[in-house]
Amino acid sequence: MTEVAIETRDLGKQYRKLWALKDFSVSLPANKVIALVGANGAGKSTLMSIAAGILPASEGEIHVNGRVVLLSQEKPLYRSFRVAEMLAFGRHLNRTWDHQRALTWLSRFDIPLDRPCGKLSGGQQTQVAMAVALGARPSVLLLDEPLANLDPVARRDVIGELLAEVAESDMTVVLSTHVVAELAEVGDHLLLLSQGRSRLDGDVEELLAQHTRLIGPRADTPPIEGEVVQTQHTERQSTFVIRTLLGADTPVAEPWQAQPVTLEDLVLAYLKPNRSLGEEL
Ligand SMILES: Nc1ncnc2c1ncn2[C@@H]1O[C@H](COP(=O)(O)OP(=O)(O)OP(=O)(O)O)[C@@H](O)[C@H]1O
Repeated sequence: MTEVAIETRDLGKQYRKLWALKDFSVSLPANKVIALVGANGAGKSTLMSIAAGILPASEGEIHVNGRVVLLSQEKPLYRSFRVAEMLAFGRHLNRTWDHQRALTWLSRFDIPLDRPCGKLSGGQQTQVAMAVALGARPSVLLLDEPLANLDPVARRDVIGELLAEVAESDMTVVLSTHVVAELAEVGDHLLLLSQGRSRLDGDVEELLAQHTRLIGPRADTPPIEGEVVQTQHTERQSTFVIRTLLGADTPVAEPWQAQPVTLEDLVLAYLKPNRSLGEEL
């Protein structure tokens, strides 16, 4: 059986009248990279903050297996500390500190150890914060969009190195991201939030196998049964993204065609269920 990194049951978080999370029950597998996606305000940061223990839930339960470290866009660095001092501080705070792991991360990205953190670029500060987070040897590393200020090449490198860290250790990474185009490289597991609820949750390969795009003559409903995730019409043609057991292997009658979907298609279909043709996403 797959080990579980984070389990929630009927989790809810209320800010005054607004439920930022509601009836939220998921079981996220350990030793995977979990991509957490959702529109602005969907509840991603709220979920991570509760998982990290810095925000109390209003109702329900959450269980995180092992030590958890949360890294958000606000880097927990002291501007006057040199990078080496920042690592020493991390070592001081963590009994299980892995100094070599932190140093290796910094050397991979050529971060000067003697430079004060405040004099580093935003991207370099991200790397220091990552090194401190990894040095703490988390079982679950929660990354709440900390990569946003990295250039595309650095992002790709960081994600590649993180995947290697996950492969070499038993760490689980939960990465929230708005960069849908990069998802295919990131996740083993996808969790898509919509208005505080879990809308889609599963192994990426399995989810892709369960969805298909159907293209055919203009119609109000698709030619086969399944959950309609996205509908798109032109004057003469209709396109549906649907969820069925057989996905793109589902037989469809001519002139309809069934096509597989990419992970990017899939996420956009859930984020934007009714899409007009030519509309910017
Ligand atoms: N401290 C707070 N007080 C009141 N409402 C809050 C607070 N923090 C978040 N919210 C609200 O809770 C909802 C979920 O917010 P959250 O930050 O978890 O979303 P998110 O998915 O991380 O969004 P984004 O992608 O924009 O970072 C939003 O409607 C937000 O306005």
